[in-house]
Amino acid sequence: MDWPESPFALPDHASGSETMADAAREIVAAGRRMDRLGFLPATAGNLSRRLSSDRFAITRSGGHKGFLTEADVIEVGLDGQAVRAGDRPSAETLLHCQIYEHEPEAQAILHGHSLAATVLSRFVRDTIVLEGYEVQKVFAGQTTHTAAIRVPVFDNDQDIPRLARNVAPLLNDMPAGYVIRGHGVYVWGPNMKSAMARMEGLEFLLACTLHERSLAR
Ligand SMILES: CSC[C@@H](O)[C@@H](O)C(=O)COP(=O)(O)O
Ligand SMILES: [Zn+2]
Repeated sequence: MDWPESPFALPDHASGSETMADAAREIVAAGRRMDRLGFLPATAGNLSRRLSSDRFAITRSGGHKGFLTEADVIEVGLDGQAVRAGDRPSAETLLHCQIYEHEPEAQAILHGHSLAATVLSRFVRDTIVLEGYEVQKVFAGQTTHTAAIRVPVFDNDQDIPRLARNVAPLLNDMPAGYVIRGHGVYVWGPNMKSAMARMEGLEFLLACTLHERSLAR
């Protein structure tokens, strides 16, 4: 399956009863689109789709996420363990577990390494404020460009359980997902197309903010 001309033409699978085959097709298509948009250099990024209340589908660790096949998507439990022995899920699976556990409405999670997120996050303390842009309205509950949307920035950490512990206290208040410093973004949504809209919106706004800062120097 290729991503349709418009991601908004994707079906709205909002329930938690996605089949593994459908989830894998969505993940492959989303990976291709994120790659086309420049969010998945080398082997960066990971993508997942909830299957049920206690299982989700996620990309295998390693490999280029823009060239996924359905065999590159595997099933894991909410504890992050692969259902099939020998399958090696993403090194950042625990961050997906955390979001699915904390956000019952999350059905799809996308992680990318864009240039804008990677660079901008190295020049802020703990928050990127998005303000003054029409595209802010892509985020749930946002109705005006005049609002200030706060995107938390967490220090990068190769110890993923420790990184997850740092993310935890702020998970309740993340209208636009979060950023890991010098690394990339995590976004989620009630279906794959909403997660992708959030990804594109956040990345566009991070790129705008980075450009704005460069012009102001
Ligand atoms: C190019 S290294 C990137 C990885 O360290 C990691 O951050 C990443 O996004 C992909 O890891 P993966 O284990 O393939 O899901
Ligand atoms: Zn990463």
